Amino acid sequence: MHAMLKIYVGSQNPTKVESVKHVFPDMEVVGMEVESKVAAQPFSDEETLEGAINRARECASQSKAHIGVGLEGGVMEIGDELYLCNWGALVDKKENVYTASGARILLPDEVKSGLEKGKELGDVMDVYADKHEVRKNEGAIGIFTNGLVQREEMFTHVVKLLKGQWEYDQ
Ligand SMILES: O=P(O)(O)OP(=O)(O)OP(=O)(O)OC[C@H]1O[C@@H](n2cnc3c(O)ncnc32)[C@H](O)[C@@H]1O
Ligand SMILES: [Mg+2]
Repeated sequence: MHAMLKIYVGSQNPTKVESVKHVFPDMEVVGMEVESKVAAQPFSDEETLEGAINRARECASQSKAHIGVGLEGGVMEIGDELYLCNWGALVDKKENVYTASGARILLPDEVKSGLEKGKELGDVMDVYADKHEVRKNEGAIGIFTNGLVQREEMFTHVVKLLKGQWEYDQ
């Protein structure tokens, strides 16, 4: 039965699409560009979660989609420190919404001040690490964990949390 299910992922970022493929190996997984309807750089858990849910809802509303998954990266403040945060949402055909968050790590002051000037984390990371398209590869989390936890692996964990909660309800 699951083999017939199709999953739309609300992004073309390979770290997001591949993580969903990894967790749902028997399903057809399609990445599509959708609106997060939040800032390109979300600045709180609430805003990041909202972006993930908006992406998932838009995907689930596609006529042939059986499941929509939204994954959103952002930052959130604890005191005057800034943490990388990530949220995911899964919306099924019955419009049930499942949510889960990913690992958090502290971002250095240099990155924090770049974001406070209105830059996106992805762009700040490319300059900081002197690399191209960090956001589509190891991610900020990969850079700051010395490659031990990469962005796709982090999203894979989030998608497992989503899938498990959804399966529990079936
Ligand atoms: O195409 P989409 O799906 O939008 O993928 P994205 O890489 O822009 O990812 P998000 O919109 O979810 O992330 C919001 C911002 O935070 C950045 N970001 C989040 N997590 C990151 C990470 O681990 N490494 C690099 N950039 C990250 C990202 O580049 C954006 O500027
Ligand atoms: Mg984005």
